[in-house]
Amino acid sequence: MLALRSIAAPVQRQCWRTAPRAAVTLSLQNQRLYSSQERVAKFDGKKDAQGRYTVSLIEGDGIGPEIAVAVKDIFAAAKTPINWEPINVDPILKDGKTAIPDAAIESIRKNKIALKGPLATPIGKGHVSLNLTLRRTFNLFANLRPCRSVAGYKTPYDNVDTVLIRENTEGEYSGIEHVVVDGVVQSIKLITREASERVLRFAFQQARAIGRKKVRVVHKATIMKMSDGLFLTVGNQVAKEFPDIEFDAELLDNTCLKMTTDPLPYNDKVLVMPNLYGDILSDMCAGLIGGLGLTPSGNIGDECSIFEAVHGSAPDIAGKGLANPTALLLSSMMMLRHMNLNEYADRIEKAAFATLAEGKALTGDLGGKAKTHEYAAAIIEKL
Ligand SMILES: NC(=O)C1=CN([C@@H]2O[C@H](COP(=O)(O)OP(=O)(O)OC[C@H]3O[C@@H](n4cnc5c(N)ncnc54)[C@H](O)[C@@H]3O)[C@@H](O)[C@H]2O)C=CC1
Ligand SMILES: O=C(O)CCC(=O)C(=O)O
Ligand SMILES: [Mg+2]
Repeated sequence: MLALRSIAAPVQRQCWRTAPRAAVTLSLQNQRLYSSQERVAKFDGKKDAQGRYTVSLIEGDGIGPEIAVAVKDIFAAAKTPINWEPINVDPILKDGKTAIPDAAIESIRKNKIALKGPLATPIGKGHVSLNLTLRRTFNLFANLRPCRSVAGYKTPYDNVDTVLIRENTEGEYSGIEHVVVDGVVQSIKLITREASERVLRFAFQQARAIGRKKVRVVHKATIMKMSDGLFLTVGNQVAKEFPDIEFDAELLDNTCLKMTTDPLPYNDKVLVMPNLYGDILSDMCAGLIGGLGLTPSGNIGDECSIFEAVHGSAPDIAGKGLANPTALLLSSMMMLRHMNLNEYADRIEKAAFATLAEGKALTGDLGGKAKTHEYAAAIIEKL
């Protein structure tokens, strides 16, 4: 099975990765990035007799183990009350379909929370994405992907602060594909009222929780009149439950143009969209602030949640100690706040942002020379 875990071709890195450092543009208060107010779904995991929680840990492929070590070292140094339970998600076949091993499912069901490194998906043939399988297995219906500028790291855009929510269980990623006749294939984009309603309601709740006054659906209902049309219609209906929040909609291509021209008008909004659009736009947002090494995410469900970086397994830099662990670290901050362990998240986050702002121990993607473990050590020193 492992042989199926082949990897994608490397992707060009951001062209301004060696951009000169600039004065800190954001206040420290703004740097308290992923606030506890973003905790909309409830976590009801149980502490042990020592007051510690157990978190299922999927280290993942490629750079996964390197960035996971950095996070574990930082958590240990901050005396975070977490026991890690490593789990193996190498795919198995159940009734002819890709599935997660039972032991891994039991671990996440029991702990109700997991931190996950990137999992590689073979291109074309091979097993179904394990990332998507995990999201579907646990009904993690909303993928919350915030993206904020990092103080001291200069990009063409200052003070970016976007919040993107992606429908996480269906849409273009439903995985329903078949050959009609030789040379003709069909891929079905499945949109249901039920899944649309729950992610749209989550978007409005999230907007309220973080004090944003606007929810915007990003869509292509001009072309996909029925599928995106349903998503948009449900958005209009759910909006009526939230009279304090403004609701509008924007075509995806226009959103891409406007965000890359000037992202600041998006700072007062929560964007919500079908699966594929959220996947693409979240990488694009990462590009606005310094790349995939910096952007976290949470896959949120009613029963459990899995936190992971936006990025993938980065095969081009894997095993070389070059990976930036910030994205996974910030995902673990979202996780701690989801668990109401805010004081640990605040402390670690403060140390991480101070290290980034100081700029002495940056990884290569941010124009520095530090290895993954050297950057982690610099954060630990600041704890
Ligand atoms: N949620 C997940 O587990 C995801 C998994 N993947 C999988 O990852 C594999 C590789 O996909 P790619 O398209 O290459 O995307 P990728 O996100 O792995 O890499 C894209 C580019 O960003 C750089 N990069 C990514 N994370 C970085 C980090 N932490 N520090 C420094 N640089 C970083 C990489 O070196 C590469 O140049 C594929 O098999 C894909 O299916 C892709 C995206 C998300
Ligand atoms: O599952 C995969 O291979 C990619 C998933 C992805 O790109 C994402 O979740 O952002
Ligand atoms: Mg992606």
